[in-house]
Amino acid sequence: MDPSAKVKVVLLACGSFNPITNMHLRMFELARDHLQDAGRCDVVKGIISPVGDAYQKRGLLEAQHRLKMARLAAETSDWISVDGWECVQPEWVETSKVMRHHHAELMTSDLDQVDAERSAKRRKVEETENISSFQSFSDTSEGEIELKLLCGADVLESFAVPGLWKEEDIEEIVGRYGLVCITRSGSDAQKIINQLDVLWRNRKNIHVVHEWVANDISATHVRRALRRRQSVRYLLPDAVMHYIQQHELYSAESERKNAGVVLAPLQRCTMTF
Ligand SMILES: Nc1ncnc2c1ncn2[C@@H]1O[C@H](COP(=O)(O)OP(=O)(O)OP(=O)(O)O)[C@@H](O)[C@H]1O
Ligand SMILES: NC(=O)c1ccc[n+]([C@@H]2O[C@H](COP(=O)(O)O)[C@@H](O)[C@H]2O)c1
Repeated sequence: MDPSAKVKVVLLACGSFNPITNMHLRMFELARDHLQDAGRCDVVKGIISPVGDAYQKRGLLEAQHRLKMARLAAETSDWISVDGWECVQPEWVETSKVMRHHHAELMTSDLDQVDAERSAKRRKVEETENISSFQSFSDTSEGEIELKLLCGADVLESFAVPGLWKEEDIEEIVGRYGLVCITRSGSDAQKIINQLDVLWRNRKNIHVVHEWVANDISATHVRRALRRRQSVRYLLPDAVMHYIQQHELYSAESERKNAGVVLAPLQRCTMTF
């Protein structure tokens, strides 16, 4: 292989996406800029993977709606797509296993296929926006492909919550694959990397990306505003907002869903001891 070849990176974001917001999409853009800035890699694809219903988080809307909203949101991007594998699994799947699944998929699907998908998406967006700037992966030199988990600093902090993540899973995520973490108000990414040995050992595989625009958009805030019939315009893509209105999603009742139920990872942890 050409030693100057760039590594091709695929970013995977796992979460509830309940609902997807503009900040979720922005995370991908921030991560791509950061990784490409050093010039050693080419971020070729972003994947959004909504968690399945069996995660049992309070207020978690049915996967079919979250998936649909994520797909509507991703239509505005030529490189981010949505994958429904995780959310159709009958049981909750550990994030390390979700990564294993996508890694295996990437290893078997050749890069030309990833390229063809991106080209098709790019053309669709260009048709809508009436622009032309198409460049294929094949225009860049050949390189290996890496999968990295993309998350906000709150997820990094959650690694320290007793019983929520197994140490070997964190080791696999950061050691084998790698992590890109976007700073988020209220969470201190560097502090947690310093505190957890498993993160400190693998710190070279953790990219902390600073979001300089103070941004508190969260799905919780969006759901609260919707319950109060306040505007959520510009917090999420218009198509997602219209879908929510059309299906009358997010009410006081939907927020009570799974109330009192122990989150799946914590249940699993109790079972293994
Ligand atoms: N404002 C934000 N800044 C940085 N990361 C974010 C932000 N909002 C969401 N994320 C990240 O997006 C991923 C998916 O998040 P998730 O669907 O849980 O959204 P959320 O807004 O945190 O949800 P909720 O408010 O329901 O807990 C997570 O890695 C989360 O850290
Ligand atoms: N042990 C684990 O693998 C583990 C534990 C907790 C959350 N998660 C994942 O992190 C994401 C968190 O999403 P929320 O921030 O919406 O709760 C979900 O995709 C969930 O599956 C994984």
